[in-house]
Amino acid sequence: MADYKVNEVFESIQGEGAFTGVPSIFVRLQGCPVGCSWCDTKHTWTVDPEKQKSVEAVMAEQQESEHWFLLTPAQLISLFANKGYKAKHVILTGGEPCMYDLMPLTNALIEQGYSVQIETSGTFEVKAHAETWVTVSPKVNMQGGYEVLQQPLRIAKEIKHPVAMQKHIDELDQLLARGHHQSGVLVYLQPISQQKRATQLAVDTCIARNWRLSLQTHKFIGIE
Ligand SMILES: C[S@@+](CC[C@H](N)C(=O)[O-])C[C@H]1O[C@@H](n2cnc3c(N)ncnc32)[C@H](O)[C@@H]1O
Ligand SMILES: Nc1nc2[nH]cc(C(=O)O)c2c(=O)[nH]1
Ligand code: SF4
Ligand SMILES: [Mg+2]
Repeated sequence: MADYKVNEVFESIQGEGAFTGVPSIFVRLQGCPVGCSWCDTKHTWTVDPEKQKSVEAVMAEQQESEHWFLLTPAQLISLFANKGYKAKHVILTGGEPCMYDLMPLTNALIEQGYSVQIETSGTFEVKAHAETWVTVSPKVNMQGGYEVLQQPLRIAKEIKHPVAMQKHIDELDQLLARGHHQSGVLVYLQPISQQKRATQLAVDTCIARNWRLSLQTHKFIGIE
């Protein structure tokens, strides 16, 4: 049975993109090689064997850490029950969740009646149940040479582009010009780190292009 390296599991409200406001169970997987300088989850980048702990020990932690635990889909679903989670929407994020084969996990969750969303950079092939809502947050021209692949763009329901500068808009234009996305894909701009200038740029561009604005609303109200 497949198992997954999990950094944290928590219940909160989706703060970003098309599902903003939806009560959700977040499953944050450990590991990401992409290296965005402004990443808000750098503690998930490395998978250090010495940082493996028990599920109980990690779930008891109150702060972000590089600790992780191993779980199978069945164990994860029983963890949701043990925790008494009520949300029926599960968000697989990270780290980069698509470094993992998410087929067994998304199959198990959908079979249990959950809707499932993946937050991905688009730099790995997405292996997931066909009903999964895929949100691609493109990471263009990354230093390590990571590029957005055709396959994630082709199945994405939502493109949520982090922006701070005009060059980020230009990169999104180039990506959309490739035409690998679905015609009805929702396009969101998400200001990087709530910076004032980034937010103004995102607002102005959304109005000019008829794109949507995604604010990381959880950060404004201080929830996870
Ligand atoms: C932490 S990433 C994890 C999932 C995946 N690696 C990805 O990049 O989509 C989750 C979301 O947060 C966004 N994000 C990360 N750091 C951010 C920041 N400082 N400001 C705005 N958005 C950020 C990413 O672009 C992505 O949409
Ligand atoms: N509330 C809340 N919404 C989120 N949407 C995407 C998140 C992520 O880190 O992937 C995230 C997160 O960390 N918290
Ligand atoms: S791809 Fe996602 S998790 Fe990885 S560094 Fe970039 S924002 Fe962070
Ligand atoms: Mg986050």
